[in-house]
Amino acid sequence: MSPLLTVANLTKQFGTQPVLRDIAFELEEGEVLAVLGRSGCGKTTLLKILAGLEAPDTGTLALHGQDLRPVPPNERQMVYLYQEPLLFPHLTVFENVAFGLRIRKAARAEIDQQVTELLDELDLRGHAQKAPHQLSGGQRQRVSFGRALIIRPRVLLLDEPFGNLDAQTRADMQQLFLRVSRQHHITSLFVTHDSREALTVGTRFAYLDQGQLTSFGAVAEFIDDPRTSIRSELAFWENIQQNAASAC
Ligand SMILES: Nc1ncnc2c1ncn2[C@@H]1O[C@H](COP(=O)(O)OP(=O)(O)OP(=O)(O)O)[C@@H](O)[C@H]1O
Repeated sequence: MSPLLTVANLTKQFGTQPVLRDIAFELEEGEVLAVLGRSGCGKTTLLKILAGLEAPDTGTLALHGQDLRPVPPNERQMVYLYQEPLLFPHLTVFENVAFGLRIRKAARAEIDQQVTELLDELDLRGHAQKAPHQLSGGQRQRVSFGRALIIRPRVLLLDEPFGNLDAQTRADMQQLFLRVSRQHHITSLFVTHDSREALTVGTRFAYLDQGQLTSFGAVAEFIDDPRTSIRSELAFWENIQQNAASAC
């Protein structure tokens, strides 16, 4: 059977500026491809092309072998999540999560059951009747996850989803993402500039630099590649630890 998502020879240029150069990768069901990339590397453009919000200049993308290029964004079964959660301000948390089922005309009992279960999984049960403005940033991002997951997307596209959160909330959200991803067997492309986040959430790893994507066969290769700077970060922390120990 063909992989869930296949991307080949993808290029994109804005004016004379090449933004994506010959991107190719495959994603199997249940995998989380963590893509590490610095600001301006082309990550948002890549995710927008996958979501159908931008057209590539060349290349192919397929979901289980089906060409995605003619498929409009709302029929791609992919959900694009970014830093700022997009919620309906006038709807409660419950109704924000229920929205995708309501427009699909699901039965009321089914909506109640599925939304309640999902709110529990996302630790949002006590917030069901609140409006988005009554929530913290981390809680809003959890509601945003709920809105995405309720429609059982084939692929989640995550663009620095925890970038606006403080370090502790960010770490909590990474753990929640891991738990929910495994439970629902979610396939994701998770783009981040934070190598620790990439290592935490990824089952596979890639590096995007100036529009060129390098995929790694094993986590050790990702860590050892000088372009990811992970080894030098580790050395920095080891140094700090040694200095602290010798000062004692
Ligand atoms: N619609 C557009 N028109 C012209 N240039 C664009 C357009 N969208 C993006 N670019 C350019 O393409 C390059 C990559 O942009 P992109 O938004 O994909 O980067 P990014 O990796 O997501 O960066 P950041 O993390 O800062 O958001 C940038 O140099 C940007 O200026």
